[in-house]
Amino acid sequence: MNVSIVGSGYVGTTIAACLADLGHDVINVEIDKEIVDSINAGEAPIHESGLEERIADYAGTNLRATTEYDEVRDTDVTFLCLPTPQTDDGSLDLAIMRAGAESLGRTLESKDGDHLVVVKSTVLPGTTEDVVAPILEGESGTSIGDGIDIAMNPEFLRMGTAVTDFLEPDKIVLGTAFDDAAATLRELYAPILEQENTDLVETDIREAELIKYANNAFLAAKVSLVNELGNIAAEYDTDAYEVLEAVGLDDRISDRFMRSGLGWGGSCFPKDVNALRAGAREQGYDPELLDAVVAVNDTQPRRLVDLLADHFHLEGARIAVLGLSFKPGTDDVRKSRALDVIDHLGERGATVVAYDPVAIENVRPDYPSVEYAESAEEALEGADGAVVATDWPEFDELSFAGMARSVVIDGRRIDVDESALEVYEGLTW
Ligand SMILES: NC(=O)C1=CN([C@@H]2O[C@H](COP(=O)(O)OP(=O)(O)OC[C@H]3O[C@@H](n4cnc5c(N)ncnc54)[C@H](O)[C@@H]3O)[C@@H](O)[C@H]2O)C=CC1
Ligand SMILES: O=C(O)[C@H]1O[C@H](OP(=O)(O)OP(=O)(O)OC[C@H]2O[C@@H](n3ccc(=O)[nH]c3=O)[C@H](O)[C@@H]2O)[C@H](O)[C@@H](O)[C@@H]1O
Repeated sequence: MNVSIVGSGYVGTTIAACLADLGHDVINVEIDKEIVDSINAGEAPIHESGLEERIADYAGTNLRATTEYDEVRDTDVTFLCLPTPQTDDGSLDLAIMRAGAESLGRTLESKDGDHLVVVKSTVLPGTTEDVVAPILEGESGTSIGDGIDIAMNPEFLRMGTAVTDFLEPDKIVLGTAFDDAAATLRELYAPILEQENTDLVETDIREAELIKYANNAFLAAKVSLVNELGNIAAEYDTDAYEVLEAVGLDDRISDRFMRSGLGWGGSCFPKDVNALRAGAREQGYDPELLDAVVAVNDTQPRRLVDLLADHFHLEGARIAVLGLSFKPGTDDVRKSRALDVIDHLGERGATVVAYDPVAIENVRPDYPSVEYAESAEEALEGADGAVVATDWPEFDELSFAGMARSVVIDGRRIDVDESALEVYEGLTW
């Protein structure tokens, strides 16, 4: 199938490379020329396991990128993978979606034959039919259902494991209004749907939109609950990890997303929970539980810095921050809890020396006063204290040698030999 993908960020690039891997002819339409050049040169514009080799394999054959929307006309299906950020008040900001839909609609005005537009971005119920569809109709002069069809297909991949999550998902959700669109998408995803562990959910567009928010709200709430239980466990001087491991044996609860600590960050949970809260309020519902989910998450970085401050004055202290990305396996630092930790340390007058295996360059421009080290060992050298902010596997078994005082506060439960340390404390255990 000929597929175009508008927006080539974390999702758009990943699904383009994966759809090429499934044998489709794929073109990425992206306004950032550097990303376009990178894909066409066979190089991944982001750090994501399994992406580099796929882009290298398919670039120039069945995977291409362009800044020109015109090339969409040569395809049958377009996925909109544009950002859906939050506004200052936390609500869903659709400005980029609107602009993308306008450009796409104008392009489709001169297309011969039918075209399917699939909203992949995370959007609140009603957005696809009440915002995107009218723009497409207005700009193209073509009616939905009569030349242009529309569908909503939310994405559940995680960063760091994006390629395998996309190729081996638990479920594929197809929100459609017309049978043809569902059939086209079933055909597109056929090799994935044939897998035993992938369920197909076919539903209406509004339900598909809400499934995505409900999924993320559930997971964020689970981690916040786990963090609240972890905070309580620490007060009782008990180990939350032992407690929650036992709780997770109940298969109604499951052992996944049970890691307590610094809390959830990233480009999606924070903005999606906020958009759902704002959307609910707009609908006249007060989402008290979701408010609490965010409040618990917001307290964890400060609690971690408080633990450090129990051992010495932070004013003038040299603190190593290990890990900057919002989770291991990615260079994405959007809403990373590590940045909140750095902010709290800075407010209390500490000098921060940070290390991350891949994310430093994404932090440096916004944090010029932080010192950056080329290894964890270099960051720890001469430090008065250390904070583990991201659970990169390379931090396991770290010796923490060379510190002025080996005071280590762990926000992520890495594997540490505590016996060699002056102080080792976990945030929630
Ligand atoms: N990052 C993730 O792990 C996941 C993200 N999502 C959702 O997918 C959507 C996209 O997210 P990301 O890929 O993370 O965003 P991103 O910010 O990484 O990438 C978006 C890309 O769109 C490009 N762009 C902006 N305006 C454009 C336009 N008018 N025409 C063409 N390209 C344009 C940007 O230059 C950027 O490269 C969001 O709604 C997000 O919530 C859903 C599941 C997972
Ligand atoms: O909508 C999205 O963009 C994506 O959001 C999350 O994926 P992602 O943000 O990439 O990463 P997660 O693995 O979910 O981690 C999110 C945050 O929760 C934290 N977390 C996760 C699990 C856990 O047990 N404990 C915990 O603190 C992580 O450290 C990280 O900061 C969802 O897991 C994906 O299904 C979804 O597609």
